[in-house]
Amino acid sequence: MPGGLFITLEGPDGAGKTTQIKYLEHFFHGQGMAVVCTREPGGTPLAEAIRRLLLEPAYTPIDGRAEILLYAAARAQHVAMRIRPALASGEVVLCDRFIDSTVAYQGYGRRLDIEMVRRVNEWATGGLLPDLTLLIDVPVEVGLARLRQKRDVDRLEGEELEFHRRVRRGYLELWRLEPERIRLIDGRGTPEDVWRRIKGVVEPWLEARVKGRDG
Ligand SMILES: Nc1ncnc2c1ncn2[C@@H]1O[C@H](COP(=O)(O)OP(=O)(O)OP(=O)(O)O)[C@@H](O)[C@H]1O
Ligand SMILES: Cc1cn([C@H]2C[C@H](O)[C@@H](COP(=O)(O)O)O2)c(=O)[nH]c1=O
Repeated sequence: MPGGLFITLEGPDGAGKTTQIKYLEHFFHGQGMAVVCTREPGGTPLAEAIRRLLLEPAYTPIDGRAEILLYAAARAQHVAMRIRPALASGEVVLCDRFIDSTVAYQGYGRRLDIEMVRRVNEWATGGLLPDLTLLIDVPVEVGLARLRQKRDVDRLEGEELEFHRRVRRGYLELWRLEPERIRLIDGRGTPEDVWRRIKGVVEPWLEARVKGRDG
């Protein structure tokens, strides 16, 4: 498929993005498509090193400007070295978090100026936008409880509940602003329930996309 497809997964911490990306990978393989699964912050050796700095609780507090620039640096490297080359080869890129995370967490969560956050994103990515974004929504208490059952929380997950609530409200606002690109998925229920909802969005979307390309 010329030009590839760029699909991102978004949502509050513990929404189930990493779980659902595996179902999506399997689905696209089943369609005979080459798939790259990646994540932000991360996806290249440098960006994974920045991820470790960002998520390490020992570095609390990090200044808001320093934080957004670290996310942006990781993203610039990831886009240039991994995402753009894969898309140019016609692959399907499935990315766990992307620009909407920065608007939700640094914009709404940290209350940085939203327009400035958008400009930083635009500069870091050279304007690359996802073709489709799946926003998996769960109440923040549900997501955080899922994570706390399994492991110690990282620096962002350890933020106060009100921070996570602002992030979730921010995501829902982004969905209202861009309902064509961003599709809202109810993340409650079993992983299989959530996958059925995602498949119900992705299958017709892919069909329309392929039809559009083939004329
Ligand atoms: N639908 C679900 N119901 C219950 N538990 C789930 C569900 N989906 C995922 N989980 C579990 O919740 C935890 C978090 O899931 P997962 O890592 O997929 O979420 P995430 O959105 O990627 O989290 P993070 O915000 O840390 O990236 C994992 O232990 C996972 O097994
Ligand atoms: C890309 C991006 C991420 N974050 C936050 C969101 C999460 O709390 C962590 C990433 O950890 P995960 O286990 O992969 O979800 O980082 C952010 O604040 N801003 C961003 O741009």
